[in-house]
Amino acid sequence: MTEVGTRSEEQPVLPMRGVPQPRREEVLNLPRVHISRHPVVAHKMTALRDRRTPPTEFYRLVKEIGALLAYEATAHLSLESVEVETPLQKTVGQRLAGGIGITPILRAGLGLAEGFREVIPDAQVWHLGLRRDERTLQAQEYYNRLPSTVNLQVCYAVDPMLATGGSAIDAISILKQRHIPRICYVGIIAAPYGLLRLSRMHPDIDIYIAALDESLNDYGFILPGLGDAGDRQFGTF
Ligand SMILES: O=P(O)(O)OC[C@H]1O[C@H](OP(=O)(O)OP(=O)(O)O)[C@H](O)[C@@H]1O
Ligand SMILES: O=c1cc[nH]c(=O)[nH]1
Ligand SMILES: [Mg+2]
Repeated sequence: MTEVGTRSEEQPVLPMRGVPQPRREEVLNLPRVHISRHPVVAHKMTALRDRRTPPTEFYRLVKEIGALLAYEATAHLSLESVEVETPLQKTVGQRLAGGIGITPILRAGLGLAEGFREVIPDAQVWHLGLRRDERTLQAQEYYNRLPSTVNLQVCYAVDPMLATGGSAIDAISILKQRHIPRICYVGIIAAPYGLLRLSRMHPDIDIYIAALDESLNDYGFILPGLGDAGDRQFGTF
């Protein structure tokens, strides 16, 4: 009989072994998927991927890429006219019509959310904690501070890594229960497998990413990827 904690129980599981995955070229032109073409994003991505980049710099890069992606993802926000008085005369200006929400998927989404807040400082932040079980790759909800009253034109769910897509799919489903008019997902790196799943499960959302990588390894990590985005931001290796 095998006892709890003996070696056979600690055998590594390989949840993605043998699972068919789409090739990168097959998901390059999915509707409503926006892959950044910004050279500054591409430049920062290289430093982010580098295994020698320490947590403080990694976190700073996630924030900076978050701000650049926020600039791209907010390009189509609705505006309304508003009167403004300059020191010289009255004129008509514009302001964002309705509130903006940011949902960082904890933990790794926190750096991205900070980057978004540099661009939209008065956005509401709705924290959502999801943890991916390493053996099953299923996301488990452990924290939810979504307000019950909603007055937003859009909410951005932000998380650097879209691997199997399980966490993103669940996060969007949870946000949809709040009846927000528009929901977007913003990530840094996506695997073709997770991108296709998210896009099929939630075809009504826009997806913004900085890079589309090659595949998932047997453990469900993105290749070439950057490793564990949560651990690399917060130094918990
Ligand atoms: O697409 P999926 O297969 O669901 O994997 C992606 C999820 O895994 C990571 O979070 P993790 O569970 O490691 O939590 P952390 O942010 O606390 O490190 C990542 O930040 C995503 O939330
Ligand atoms: O490659 C991956 C996959 C999931 N979560 C990460 O942080 N990195
Ligand atoms: Mg993690």
